[in-house]
Amino acid sequence: MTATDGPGRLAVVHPDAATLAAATAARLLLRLLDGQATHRPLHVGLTGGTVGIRTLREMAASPLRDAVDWTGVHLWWGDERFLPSGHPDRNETQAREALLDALPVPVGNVHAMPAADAPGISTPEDSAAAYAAELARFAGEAPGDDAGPAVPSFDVLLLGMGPDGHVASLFPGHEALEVVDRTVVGVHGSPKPPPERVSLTWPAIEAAREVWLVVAGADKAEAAARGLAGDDVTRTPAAGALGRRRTLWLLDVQAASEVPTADG
Ligand SMILES: O=C(O)[C@H](O)[C@@H](O)[C@H](O)[C@H](O)COP(=O)(O)O
Repeated sequence: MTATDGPGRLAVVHPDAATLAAATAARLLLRLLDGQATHRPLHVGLTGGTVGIRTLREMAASPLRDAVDWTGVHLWWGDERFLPSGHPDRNETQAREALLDALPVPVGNVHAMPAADAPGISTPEDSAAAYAAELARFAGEAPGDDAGPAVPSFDVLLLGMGPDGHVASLFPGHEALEVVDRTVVGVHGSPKPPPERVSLTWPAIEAAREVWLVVAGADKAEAAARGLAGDDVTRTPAAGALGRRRTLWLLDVQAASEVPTADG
């Protein structure tokens, strides 16, 4: 495992995707344990995608999971596919199956983005507006929250990254990248199916104390190198994923293969 530094970004490289998921799971569980020693509740943003869900499975399998007081943890999502409740492709469905169903986390602490068949929801914009209101209900709750956007300060926001450098459902060249007057946006025409999604916007992402990007696979190498180098966000959205206190890139060797290492 090697570490490299970018401007305000720390990259930690793991031998393979399995080790990356296991290490990220342990890192997050320990981060929750440490965080609960200083403040409650904690707010964590989850991500979809293969590595994101694999990380949740590793959390479910870890003995550390039972050391966390889940009554003091609120779980959110960085994005969601705009599909009916329970649809197997929803990030929420996959997260519940991978981890949440095994945790004693109170129902009210799990904040899913409203599904396409939820009452009063007809469009991704409806879901985005409802989620923004839910986030606002918890804004300023954690100590140290500044007067930023109406969201809780995520202690950790997990993000996956696509081969095109997208994070959450903010895709290269997409108009959602320009939305800064809202914390959640409806997305249409997503190049990654399904086409309709709901995503946090930059103000919500940037309010996070820590942003962790969890990225594996050779197909991500070019975008990871651009993201870590601080590329133009329109071309490589991952470059804009910065936490207020810490930005961690957690990679496997394949995804890091084009990233300059600390020793050159
Ligand atoms: O809803 C989604 O699809 C995810 O939130 C998305 O942002 C994902 O994290 C990346 O596309 C990486 O996905 P993979 O890890 O499967 O490549």
